[in-house]
Amino acid sequence: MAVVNIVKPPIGQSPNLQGRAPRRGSVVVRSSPQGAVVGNRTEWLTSCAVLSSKVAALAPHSTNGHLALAAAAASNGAVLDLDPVKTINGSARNLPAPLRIADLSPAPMHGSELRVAYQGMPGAYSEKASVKAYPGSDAIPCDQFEVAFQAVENWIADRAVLPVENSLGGSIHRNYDLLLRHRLHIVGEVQLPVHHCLLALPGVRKEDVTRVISHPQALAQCEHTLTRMAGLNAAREAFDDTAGAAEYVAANGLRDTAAIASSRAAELYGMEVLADGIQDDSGNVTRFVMLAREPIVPRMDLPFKTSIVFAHDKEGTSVLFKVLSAFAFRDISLTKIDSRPHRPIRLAADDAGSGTAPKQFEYMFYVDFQASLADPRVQNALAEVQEFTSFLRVLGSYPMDMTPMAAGVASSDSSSAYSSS
Ligand SMILES: O=C(O)C(=O)C[C@]1(C(=O)O)C=C[C@@H](O)C=C1
Repeated sequence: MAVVNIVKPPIGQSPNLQGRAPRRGSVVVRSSPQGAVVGNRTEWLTSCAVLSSKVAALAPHSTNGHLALAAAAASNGAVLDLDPVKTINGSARNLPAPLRIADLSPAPMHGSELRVAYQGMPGAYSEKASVKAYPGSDAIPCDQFEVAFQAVENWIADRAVLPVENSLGGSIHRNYDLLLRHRLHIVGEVQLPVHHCLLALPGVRKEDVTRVISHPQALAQCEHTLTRMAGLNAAREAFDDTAGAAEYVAANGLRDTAAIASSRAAELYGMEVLADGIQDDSGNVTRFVMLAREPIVPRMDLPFKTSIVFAHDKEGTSVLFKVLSAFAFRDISLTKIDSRPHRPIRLAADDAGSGTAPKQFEYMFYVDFQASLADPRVQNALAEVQEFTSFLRVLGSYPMDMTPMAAGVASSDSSSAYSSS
């Protein structure tokens, strides 16, 4: 039986895998203790040169990015790998490296294409969602969710496309927390059928695999299938993103490790598909939201969704019931409700004076409903909600993704029959 060993990497650091080399093509820019690129004006300009050249290098057919990187390196001693062309199993891959926190200083942007930040590496599902949301855009990989938020805030990207929930794994709470901490607006949603494959280096068999690595959501979505898979007896470990896991196995020539990722990741990183369609349910869908610096104008002539977050102080009674009634009485359908602890409140010590006063959590409630902010029913409902709550924020009002899921749902059968080689 497989031993489940999910190790969540500390935020901003590499996952718990030993001997992981820095990614080729990565730029290490001198930074302040806070991680921001600072110093005198020359340093700042140099940092901007590094960033703008890095963004230039992100463009699929960029020709001058490497020269600019070399110039930047010469001027401030930044540690650079001047050979950003990856060679995996003999084939050259020129793939953009994910943005990191240190890359996030403002830089002049060129070109007219929409730049869309996503978390992960090329081949990640988030990249596919970005392309679905904004066909023809420039997808910018970021190494963390927070970097994608900051890329938009700092005008390095125009939009971010980030996962918020999955039909098997549930809410992606990290992004809900970030939505609250940042000031971006939800301007759209996109639902993506997620079809996972088990990938390994060519020639590796399931029996050789002692470890399966992937994004925690992907591991969760394949949990039962992996446990049941004949010939596989492997521990599981969390990685930053699915495609990054595939790249890690390939770049380090690991013959005892498999990755859960997309078939596109297999192609990009020279991996073979050991088993196809290994998600626990064929209707596995992840919902992504599109984020922008400005909200869009809500409309009434299209099916719209609105997302809000609210909190209430502990004095009120039946607050949740009252809030939900504000929508129910106006025939507004809710599509989602979720709660997140906001911060623990220490209550007064009890009469016995034990000194160990219990903590009670304060919650943030996230609600999505099927109506536009332009709808008078919604405005009345929100006015009422405001009376019962101590905090209310509209995260966005945006067109619903109406694309039929059936068209994109994974082709292999749900629970039992993944196809395996
Ligand atoms: O790792 C990736 O490929 C991602 O795009 C992230 C992510 C997620 O965060 O849920 C996106 C879709 C799938 O649900 C699995 C992983």
